[in-house]
Amino acid sequence: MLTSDLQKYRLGLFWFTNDLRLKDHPLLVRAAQQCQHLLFIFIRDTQQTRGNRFVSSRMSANRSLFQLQTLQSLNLDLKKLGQALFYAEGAPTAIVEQVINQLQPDAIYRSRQVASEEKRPWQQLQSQFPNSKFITATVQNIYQSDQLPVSADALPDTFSKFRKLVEKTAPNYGEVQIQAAPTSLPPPPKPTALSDHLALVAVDEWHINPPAQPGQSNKSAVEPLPAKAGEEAALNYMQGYFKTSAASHYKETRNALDGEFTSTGFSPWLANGTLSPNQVLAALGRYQRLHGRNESTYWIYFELLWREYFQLYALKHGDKLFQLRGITNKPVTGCLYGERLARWINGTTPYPLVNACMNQLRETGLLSNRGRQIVASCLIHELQLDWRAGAYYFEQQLVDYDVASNWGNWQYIAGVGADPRQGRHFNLEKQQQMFDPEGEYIAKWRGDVGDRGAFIDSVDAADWPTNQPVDTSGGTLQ
Ligand SMILES: Cc1cc2nc3c(=O)[nH]c(=O)nc-3n(C[C@H](O)[C@H](O)[C@H](O)COP(=O)(O)OP(=O)(O)OC[C@H]3O[C@@H](n4cnc5c(N)ncnc54)[C@H](O)[C@@H]3O)c2cc1C
Repeated sequence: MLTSDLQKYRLGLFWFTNDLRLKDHPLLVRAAQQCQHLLFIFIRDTQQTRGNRFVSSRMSANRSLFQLQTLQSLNLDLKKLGQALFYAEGAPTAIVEQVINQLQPDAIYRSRQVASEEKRPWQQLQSQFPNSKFITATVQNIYQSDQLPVSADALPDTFSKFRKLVEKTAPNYGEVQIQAAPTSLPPPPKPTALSDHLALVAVDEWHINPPAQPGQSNKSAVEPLPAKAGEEAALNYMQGYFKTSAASHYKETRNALDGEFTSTGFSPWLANGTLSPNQVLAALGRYQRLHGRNESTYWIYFELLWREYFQLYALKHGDKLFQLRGITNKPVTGCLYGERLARWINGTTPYPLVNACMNQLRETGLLSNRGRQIVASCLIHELQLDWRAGAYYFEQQLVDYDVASNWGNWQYIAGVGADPRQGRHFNLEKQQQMFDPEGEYIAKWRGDVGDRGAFIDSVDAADWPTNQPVDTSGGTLQ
């Protein structure tokens, strides 16, 4: 940083999104150095949480509560540095516009967003306020764009091609550098500047109970949530993981449906940015230096590279991420048959393994990767529903919801995304034999619903009651 860059702005507006941490946050460090005062805000976009024709709401009580608890934790961390976090609900463009008009910040900071819905308000504000400085940086990826062999626009259409290119040229993942948290922050603007006319509420004023999701009560959230919120909790969990030998066996255990440390469990924090992928890689590098590198330790990087791929994929494909034909423009069918969707959601399909997974998802806000693949395949192939209904339901439920990973993976399984085999159809019976041979998982999550799950549909197309049990043997993939 040039000395002329130091404190060159009277006031900066720092807009947190899915980067809710202080450590390893280069954009935050930059804002702290460039501004004499900083205002920290977080906006919940109510357009994005409201329901649509696929789901009644795009954010469950579990996901909402995890986000709000994370904001409380971030506020406490900011307070230790003499700062505070402000919160608003509504349309981000309108809220930020109001703040800019009233407080006239010289610079607005926000980490780079990959999906079209998140990018739009930033672009609108830039054109509305051409004289303001809009400063952004990539803080949620492993690599900066200049470290990658290809730009997002030229991203290969399959993950394998991308991985091979990256592994040839990108810096060694075991030697990533992470940035310390700032030791001090510029103070907030004077409280009088934050007049009542602004839609901002100090997170401090929530006291114990964060606001409920509009039209919903946080009371319906399961407590304790599957992950403890906040940066300190994330780092403690990650250190706990690497204290065990789990990383050395990751590749053999990662497909399990359940169980502590079978996979890393980092996703809730990676998704809201309390943890950065590079913090994980730095910890993985330390682990490898102490205990040796093997295929399993490498595979943690491999999976994080999938995440990286989907972030770039979202950047490249924009609105196509959410379209029925995906990025392939391949004609696909898929209906919105309410009864089938309700059975899938409520775990009352003819497939006990699917039911168990859906119960776990609904009740905890999390599901293993294998479970996600199984239920997605069932929705698309056995139930023949529009894959976007499943993707929106996952968006609603998942505590680790990440727009790029979720929609990219759904497209992959639906055959309209980055899959060279053009879709995945899992054989449900074989999956059960392989991953739950004793039926323990199905019993734990009450997947066997007996007669209630005997039929896919209660009536046929002419509204006659059906009496034929479905073929439960599933499709082709093991
Ligand atoms: C239909 C479907 C929807 C999904 N939706 C999401 C989502 O909304 N948010 C999300 O974080 N992941 C999503 N995934 C990917 C994956 O299932 C989760 O990242 C993983 O289960 C999280 O558990 P973990 O942290 O223990 O993962 P681990 O197996 O320990 O992997 C380590 C990290 O690598 C990344 N990762 C692993 N697998 C994938 C993958 N297939 N795609 C992208 N990143 C991956 C995650 O950040 C994960 O935390 C989805 C997968 C499918 C099949």
